Amino acid sequence: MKITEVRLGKISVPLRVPFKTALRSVDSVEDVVVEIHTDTGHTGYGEAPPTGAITGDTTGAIIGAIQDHIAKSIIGMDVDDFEDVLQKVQKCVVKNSSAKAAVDIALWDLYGQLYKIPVYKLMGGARKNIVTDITISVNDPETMAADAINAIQRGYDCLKIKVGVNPKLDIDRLAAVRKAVGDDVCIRIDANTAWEPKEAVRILNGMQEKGLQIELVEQPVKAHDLEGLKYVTENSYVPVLADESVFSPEDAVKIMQMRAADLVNIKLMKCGGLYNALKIVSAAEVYGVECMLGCMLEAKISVNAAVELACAKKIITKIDLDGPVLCSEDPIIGGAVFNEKNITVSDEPGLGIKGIEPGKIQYL
Ligand SMILES: C[C@H](N)C(=O)N[C@@H](CCC(=O)O)C(=O)O
Ligand SMILES: [Mg+2]
Repeated sequence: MKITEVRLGKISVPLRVPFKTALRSVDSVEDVVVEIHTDTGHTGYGEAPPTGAITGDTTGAIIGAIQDHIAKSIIGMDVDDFEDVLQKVQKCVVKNSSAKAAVDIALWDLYGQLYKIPVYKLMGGARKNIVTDITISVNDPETMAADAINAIQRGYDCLKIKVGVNPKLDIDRLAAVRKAVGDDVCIRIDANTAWEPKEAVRILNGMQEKGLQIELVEQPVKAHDLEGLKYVTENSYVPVLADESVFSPEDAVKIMQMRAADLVNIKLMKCGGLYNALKIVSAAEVYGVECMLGCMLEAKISVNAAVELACAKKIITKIDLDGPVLCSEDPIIGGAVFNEKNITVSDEPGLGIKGIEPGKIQYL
């Protein structure tokens, strides 16, 4: 199965409501789609969003990295030389983790098709069903309480609440949400790097002293501030999950060795795809650190790949794969079934993606 062409396109999917975090505010998912074609007539699908505020990757940079470096390096290679092709993707250009992830995902899709096995079974095959949380954007406390009730009415029982814009409001935000949804709903929060370490401890312990039952906090402090992250981990009542601080497997090992966080959030767009995500999973298994499988604002091709990984590995105990359910439509045919919080992985070979709705992709 030789790679003959790497074709790129763009999709744009409106969100149900604007997505607002401490780092950015957007109204739509804008993704680069990758199709890898082979001499056997197979197509592998991949996808990457331009999450510049987190990864530094813009649409133009994703396209440029794939066209100028990655595609040139892998065209002509045989998918059956899988390790060689995957390593070529990682090594042919530095950084550019989203571009690498998009191509890596398409290659796993092809490798699964080659051996007629779903990707989650290739990687471990732990389970077929997972349950995701849903994200509530940061707003004023009343709006967030209303959005939380709406999410509960849609059937979600775990909410990921964004905080960190005007931190003075954060305890009031969580108090309003907890009051609105009651005690049985799981609430996790994500500060997206917004707080200083001492401020984080004050806010988090203030929340727990009010009985708000926060399950975990994601990335309370700046990405590079590992000492600050460790300070929060050691001094707050709320377990800490590292997100923006963990891109590569090396980052994950460092955080685990320092005990700078209690958990890590694996995202394919940060680590460059499934090849490196599996290394983070192995490190987590060795250190006994549970993982979240998360996503950026992405449509279903790349989130589908994350579903495959989450269904393969039991050390992944927290799921934040709500990209597709935040969208107002799903232009992707095939793959995992997203029925609100319940996600069922596809049993088709590879990723099970059949294509993109006609007219929804703009080829380059
Ligand atoms: C979409 C997901 N629930 C999420 O919040 N992901 C990121 C932010 C993604 C983005 O800005 O596109 C996170 O910080 O966990
Ligand atoms: Mg996060």
